[in-house]
Amino acid sequence: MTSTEFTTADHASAFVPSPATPYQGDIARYWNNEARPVNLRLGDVDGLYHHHYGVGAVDHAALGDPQDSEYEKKLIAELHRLESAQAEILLDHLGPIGRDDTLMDAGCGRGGSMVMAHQRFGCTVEGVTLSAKQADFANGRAGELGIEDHVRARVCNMLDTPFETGQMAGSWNNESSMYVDLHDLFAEHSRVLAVGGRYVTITGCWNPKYGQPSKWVSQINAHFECNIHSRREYLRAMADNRLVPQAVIDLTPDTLPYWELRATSSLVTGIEEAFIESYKDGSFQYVLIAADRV
Ligand SMILES: C[S@@+](CC[C@H](N)C(=O)[O-])C[C@H]1O[C@@H](n2cnc3c(N)ncnc32)[C@H](O)[C@@H]1O
Ligand SMILES: CC(C)=CCC/C(C)=C/COP(=O)(O)OP(=O)(O)O
Ligand SMILES: [Mg+2]
Repeated sequence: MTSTEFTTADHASAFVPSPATPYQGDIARYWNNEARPVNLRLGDVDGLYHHHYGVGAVDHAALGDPQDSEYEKKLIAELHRLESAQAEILLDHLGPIGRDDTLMDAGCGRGGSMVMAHQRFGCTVEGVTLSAKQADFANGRAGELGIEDHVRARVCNMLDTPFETGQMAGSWNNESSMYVDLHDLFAEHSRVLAVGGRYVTITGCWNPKYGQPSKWVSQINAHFECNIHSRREYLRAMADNRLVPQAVIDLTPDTLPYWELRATSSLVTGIEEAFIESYKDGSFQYVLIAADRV
């Protein structure tokens, strides 16, 4: 399996809506141009392409001896395993989802989480991304897997989706909520979710206990052209939009091993220090929030 640029007759970029703001145009361009080896080489391991980070303990036995000629390959497989484990944890918090249900992936990237959700629940998954290239890629993978009737990505603003009110049994943001206003975001999730539906996010947020965004948080914002919110903002914006948290889990200790391992790999991008230092000084947290639409 290798990463391919997909061209399909029915591809998502056939109709690309104008970005709602100049910022969204910049973000669309950013993800259309993104081709970092740390994402493509990890995705090539099993065809699940993620743009999020990993959680869980490193399996040092599986990695073996760093002097071994196969070590780098094993390191890439291990980082990928931890990223897929992160998506499994997100899906665990969606609750019972049936084959006839539909889920929304807000900011779906290349679609790895969507494929995993369909494989787990047998349900339909609708993804939205600002990037035509990502949507084409995700739809190409769904086609290769023969699940294109259940997994679909489209170029669309997650703050203004074409889905019907109450259509979704569940929805999520996997590391994509730092690109939007949280009140606008949760208003749209609240609209598309059925009453009793479940919303889940895994995100990085700055910690109000630190005071203000630290220099490391500012560095992460500049690196990705995003705007990391505080933990307090998430909870306030959910409360204002009929989303009642059922679980708030601090995944910071669980994501540090991923970063420390990644920092030793040949695929480093230069942002590793900012994540490691901000998680360690307490200014930044990696959290999962699961909320019920009431
Ligand atoms: C870091 S990637 C995460 C991708 C995916 N959730 C994953 O876990 O692999 C951020 C994603 O958010 C999307 N995004 C950012 N702002 C958006 C918006 N306003 N509407 C739709 N997608 C958006 C980007 O296009 C990109 O796909
Ligand atoms: C937790 C936070 C603040 C995330 C910011 C959003 C983001 C860019 C996530 C990872 O994308 P990626 O997988 O494309 O990044 P990388 O190339 O660093 O692996
Ligand atoms: Mg990545």
